Amino acid sequence: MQDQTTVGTLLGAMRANPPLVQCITNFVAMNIAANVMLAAGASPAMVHAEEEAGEFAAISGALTVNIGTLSAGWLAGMLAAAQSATQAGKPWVLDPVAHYATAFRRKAAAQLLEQQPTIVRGNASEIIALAGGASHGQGVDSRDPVELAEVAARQLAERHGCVVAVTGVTDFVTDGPRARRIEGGSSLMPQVTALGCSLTCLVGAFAAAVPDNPFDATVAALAVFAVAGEQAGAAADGPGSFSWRFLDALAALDADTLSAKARIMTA
Ligand SMILES: Nc1ncnc2c1ncn2[C@@H]1O[C@H](COP(=O)(O)OP(=O)(O)OP(=O)(O)O)[C@@H](O)[C@H]1O
Ligand SMILES: Cc1ncsc1CCO
Ligand SMILES: [Mg+2]
Repeated sequence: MQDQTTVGTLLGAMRANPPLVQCITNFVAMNIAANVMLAAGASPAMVHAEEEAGEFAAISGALTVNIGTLSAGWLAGMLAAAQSATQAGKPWVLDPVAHYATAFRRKAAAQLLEQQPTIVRGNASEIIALAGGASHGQGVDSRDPVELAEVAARQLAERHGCVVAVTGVTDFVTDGPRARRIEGGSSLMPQVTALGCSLTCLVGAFAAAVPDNPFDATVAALAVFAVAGEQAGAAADGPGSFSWRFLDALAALDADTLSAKARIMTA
């Protein structure tokens, strides 16, 4: 019950003082991620250029970095922003999209991990591969169950001193010693592109609200998606109506409903 109460409290705290979050995300995700952030009550800014990304990270409450549509210039911006966030003591979140797919992405993910992310959020295939295991991911899509990524997630968290979130049917969050499972969401969520990328941005918003508690921040962001996703999924006819219903559900979700409906288990 402690976790249930906490997620509602954190949603209220995040909305009471909407955090500026610098989201370096991919071309596919930019619009939906910004709308998800606004619906949930955060203040997103999609700022990625090498010339300004580091400077912007220093004035943001948190940074999120997603390598979904990577190029050399973007990577330079990501590294500058990550370095700046770490130096300024701001939390930052890494989303290693399809990092196993090419040598360019593998190297980029390794360089970004060296910059000490506060939180890593990925699907099961991404987390398994990031810990050095054999994943079955296909491009940006996971082909592994979350349960198979739980050991990898704990290893990554211990190795890099960060929180790791694995998403899928039932989400898993760990900082090494502690872990939680979060149930909910909808089978329509993987049929709408970039919802994972949008979730990474929302994790950044909660981390900005409670920078000294990235574990609870991550659980709260995932619980928001789980409850809003379940509500939208119950009424949707397919991926199209799920998309707008999900934004409406995020905006309508209040702290008490989140606390009442979140299903969080100690793992
Ligand atoms: N089958 C499912 N049932 C319920 N919820 C799901 C399911 N699959 C994914 N989700 C939810 O969808 C959200 C995005 O997670 P997902 O693992 O699909 O991210 P992702 O693969 O990184 O997505 P993308 O790369 O398209 O942004 C999370 O809130 C997760 O809990
Ligand atoms: C479809 C797609 N391609 C690169 S990033 C992205 C969004 C989901 O990760
Ligand atoms: Mg993804």
